[in-house]
Amino acid sequence: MRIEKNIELLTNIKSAGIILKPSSPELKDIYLEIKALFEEANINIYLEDNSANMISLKGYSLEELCQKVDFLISVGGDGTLLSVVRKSFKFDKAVLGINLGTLGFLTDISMEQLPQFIEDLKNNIYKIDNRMMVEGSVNLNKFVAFNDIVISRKSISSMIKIDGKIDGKHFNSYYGDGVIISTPTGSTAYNLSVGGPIVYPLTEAFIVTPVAPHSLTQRPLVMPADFEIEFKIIDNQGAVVIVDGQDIYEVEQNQSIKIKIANKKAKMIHRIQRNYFEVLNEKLRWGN
Ligand SMILES: NC(=O)c1ccc[n+]([C@@H]2O[C@H](COP(=O)([O-])OP(=O)(O)OC[C@H]3O[C@@H](n4cnc5c(N)ncnc54)[C@H](O)[C@@H]3O)[C@@H](O)[C@H]2O)c1
Ligand SMILES: Nc1ncnc2c1ncn2[C@@H]1O[C@H](COP(=O)(O)OP(=O)(O)OP(=O)(O)O)[C@@H](O)[C@H]1O
Repeated sequence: MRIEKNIELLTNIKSAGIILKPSSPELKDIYLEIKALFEEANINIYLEDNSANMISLKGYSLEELCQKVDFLISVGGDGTLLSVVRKSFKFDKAVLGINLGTLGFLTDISMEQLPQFIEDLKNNIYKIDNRMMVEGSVNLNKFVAFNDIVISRKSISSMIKIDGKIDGKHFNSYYGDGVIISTPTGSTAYNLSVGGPIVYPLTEAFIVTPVAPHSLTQRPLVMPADFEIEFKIIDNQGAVVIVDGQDIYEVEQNQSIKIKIANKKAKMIHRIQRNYFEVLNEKLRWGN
């Protein structure tokens, strides 16, 4: 039998912090329902301040929330979860995703499953995955990504040229719309849409996938997570760097984006029954 690594669970859970999908004031009733369900199980719920403002309640900054609670709950879709994981990463909190989104590939629990999940949580019947994150830097900006870092052309009318180096040595030049550097978690996102491989999320590797390459020979690459990768923008129009589809940085000609594995993992709380291949089948029609 395969032994699951990364099975350290939370101890003595007393509280959780909730972050709601932005621009969704209609989530107030669902928030109150979630809060009541957790509080019936003696788990206090606190709300993050942007979410609280949205539904006219009192909240705490993400930093205060992370100091106060045992774990975080993202209520929304994959985008909300990506943002919660990225912004809370430095505080080392495990994150549970309650899915109110359209696809909800990363978010595990539905509202129907929540009462049973809370009972299981109280009885230590759940799991925590430790997922690889990547760390990047552009000029003086440093960032982390849970899904991917995309280096893209600025103008849709022209191609971009990007040179790639591993540990300082040139390994490839990309001509086309850009390149995606994905984590295994992100392998089922943009990477999948442009023909990259699906990589089991507990793997440690970078997936480097060209977007619309103007070449017959370009292929996605899977590389060891201890490599340091650098991408230099050769094009005189510069480029944009997009982190998890949400944060954008501009890069000029001859500037580089440096990427390496982050020095710790993101912790995702899941139902004990969660099976990656069942999620692939259910959400992305894997094997159908
Ligand atoms: N053409 C594309 O497929 C394309 C283009 C741009 C960005 N993206 C992806 O969107 C991600 C951001 O997601 P979002 O929800 O904030 O934006 P979004 O609302 O634009 O959604 C993109 C879609 O990808 C899904 N998704 C996100 N992460 C996933 C993952 N790890 N595995 C499977 N599906 C996933 C989302 O549920 C949604 O259906 C980026 O990290 C990037 O990978 C995809
Ligand atoms: N904190 C955030 N900062 C910036 N954008 C965000 C943030 N949270 C969510 N978004 C964006 O808001 C949009 C909708 O959010 P979300 O992805 O959670 O819901 P959805 O699209 O209904 O669900 P799914 O992604 O599962 O299909 C997404 O494009 C997401 O990237």
